[in-house]
Amino acid sequence: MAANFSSVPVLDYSLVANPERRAEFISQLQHAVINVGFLYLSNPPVAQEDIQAMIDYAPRLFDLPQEAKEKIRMVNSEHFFGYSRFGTEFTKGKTDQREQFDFATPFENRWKPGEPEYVRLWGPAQWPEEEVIPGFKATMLRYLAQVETLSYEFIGLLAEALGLHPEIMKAFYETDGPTQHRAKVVKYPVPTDSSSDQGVGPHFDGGFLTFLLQASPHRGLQVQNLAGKWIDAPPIPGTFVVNIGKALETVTQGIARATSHRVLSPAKGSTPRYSIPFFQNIAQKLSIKDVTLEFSPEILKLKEQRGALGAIDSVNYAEYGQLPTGQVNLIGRIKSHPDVAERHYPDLFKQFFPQGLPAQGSAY
Ligand SMILES: O=C(O)CCC(=O)C(=O)O
Ligand SMILES: [Fe+2]
Repeated sequence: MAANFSSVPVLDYSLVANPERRAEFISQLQHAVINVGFLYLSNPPVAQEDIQAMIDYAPRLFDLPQEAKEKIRMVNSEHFFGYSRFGTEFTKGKTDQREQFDFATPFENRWKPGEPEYVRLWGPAQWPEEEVIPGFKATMLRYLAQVETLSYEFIGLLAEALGLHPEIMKAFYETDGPTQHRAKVVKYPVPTDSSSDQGVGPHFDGGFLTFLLQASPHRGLQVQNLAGKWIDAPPIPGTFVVNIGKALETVTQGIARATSHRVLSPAKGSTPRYSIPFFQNIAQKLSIKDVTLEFSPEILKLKEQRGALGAIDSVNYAEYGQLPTGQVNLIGRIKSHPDVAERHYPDLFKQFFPQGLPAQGSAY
C-alpha cells in the first residue's frame, strides 16, 4: 500500500528548541521527508522584518524601468545570475510564463583555465543599482545569510530523522571554501487570453533542500503525490515551503523523496503572484556515487512501506548517479537558459541544442 498524501504537512520549528517536543518534530520530519517530500515550516529562525521586507521588495523589483532590469540580464553572466525576461525560460521544452531574477550568496569566481567548466557556474551575482532600489541588496543578503544558516541546521535535523549522525551531511559541502547557494525572486503574471497557464512546468529541484517564500497570497503551487495527483500547496503566512531536491533524494537512496511540483499562473482577473525560492547546493566536484550513507533496516522499511514512486510528470536528474554534481547543475542551467548557454558555453550549447536556439529563447 503506498502511503499517499492529500495535503502538505505543517511542522513547527519552535519545537526543535523545546526538549519535551523535539522528538515529535523529528518524527513528523521523518514522515514528511519519506512520504511527501514537501512540508511547511512555521516559526522559521529568520527575522520576520527581513521576510516582510523581501515580500515588499518583490513587486518593486519587477516594476523597475525595463532598462534597469536589462542592465543585469542573465545573458551577461557566465554564472547564470541576473534578470530573465518573461518567457525566456523553459521547463520540459515548454516556455514558462514567468519573469525572474536569479541571485545568490556571495562568492568569488574561482574558475581557472584547465578546470572543469562547471566550476564557472559559481561566482558573483548581478545586483540592481542601489539608486534604483535602495536597500534591496543589503536586505536580500541578510535574508539569504539567515536562510543559509537554517538550511544547514535543517539538513542536520533531516539526517537525525533518517537515523544518521547529524554531522554526516557535512561530507557533501565544499571542504575548501564556501558552497554557493542560489535564490530567485519570481513574478508570475496573469495570463493573457491566448497564453498558456504554465507558470513553471512540472519539475524536480536539483540540489539538497529548497526553502520557498510564497511572497503573495495567490494559490498556484502544486505538488504531485504518489498516485500522480496534483495537490495544492497554498501560501500559509509566516511559513516557508521546504522541499527535497534530486541530489538529496539520490544520496539517501530514494528514502528522502524529491517531489515533482509546478506552478499554475494566477487566475484571469487576478494580480501577479510572487515567490522567492532559495536552493541549497552541495559541493560541485563531488560525485554522489562516491559517497555511501548507511541506513538502518527500520528506515529502509519505511521507504518500502511508502511503495514505489508512481508515474511522475517531470524532468529528471538521472545524471546525479554518475556525474559530478556541478556538471549536473550546469546541464540543468543550459537546458533552462539556452541563450545564456549559447554565449558562455558554446560547445555544450551545440550538444543540447543542435538546431540552434528555440524560437522564444532568443535575445535574452
Ligand atoms: O514559485 C514557486 O512557488 C515555486 C517555484 C519553483 O518551484 C522553482 O522555481 O523551482
Ligand atoms: Fe521548484
